[in-house]
Amino acid sequence: MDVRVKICGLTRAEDVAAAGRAGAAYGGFVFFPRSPRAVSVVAARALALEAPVGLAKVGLMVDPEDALLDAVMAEVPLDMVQLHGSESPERVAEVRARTGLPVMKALGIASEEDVGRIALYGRVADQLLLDAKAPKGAELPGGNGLAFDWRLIAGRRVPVPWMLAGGLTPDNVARAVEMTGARQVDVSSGVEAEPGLKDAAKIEAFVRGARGAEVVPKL
Ligand SMILES: O=C(O)c1ccccc1N[C@@H]1O[C@H](COP(=O)(O)O)[C@@H](O)[C@H]1O
Repeated sequence: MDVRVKICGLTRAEDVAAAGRAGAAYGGFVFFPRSPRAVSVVAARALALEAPVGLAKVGLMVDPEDALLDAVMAEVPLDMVQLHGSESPERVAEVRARTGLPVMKALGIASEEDVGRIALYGRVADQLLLDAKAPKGAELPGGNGLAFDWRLIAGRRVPVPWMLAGGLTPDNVARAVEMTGARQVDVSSGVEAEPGLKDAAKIEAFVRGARGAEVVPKL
């Protein structure tokens, strides 16, 4: 099954190349200074310009102010914006209008109540990213290597294209896809040698694992 993979938190040209070589559909650049995967606008521009054709470039931001959006948009040739903070539906619509790009809104999932927000954000976002909710007091709102209970979303209708994220690894991605029916998956820490540095062999194994899964929800 052709599950599309996003490799997030690319910081080096060799990691961008590895993502492309493995057949990833998306590569993510993190514009969030507290992250070990953060890149400057200048660095992201260089990485994006070297990205292979076919690797869609996603800019991840957390509750960005307009100044950051404008600075990134002026320099980095992106294909999509990922919002990974507590942006309201109205803000998602504003970012979409301001950047002229499709917006993927990340939703932290830990309960039925969180699942209920899928319909709300599905009205304004082009895509949704269903991720584990960060623990209280966590330094980062994502990229923590934590999975959520996939049964919460198994078989649910999501009104726009969506990705599964949170604690995915080469070892569990096939099971995650089979349980949730996800047709797109996103990974960061699960394919790293150390925070901020990807491992080409893990990226390759991850893409292979995702593609080897059968997308039929089993629950
Ligand atoms: O990766 C980060 O550093 C990051 C920082 C701030 C917000 C989101 C971040 N990453 C996103 O979180 C998901 C899950 O990460 P992981 O695979 O569990 O490590 C990742 O796919 C990124 O989109």
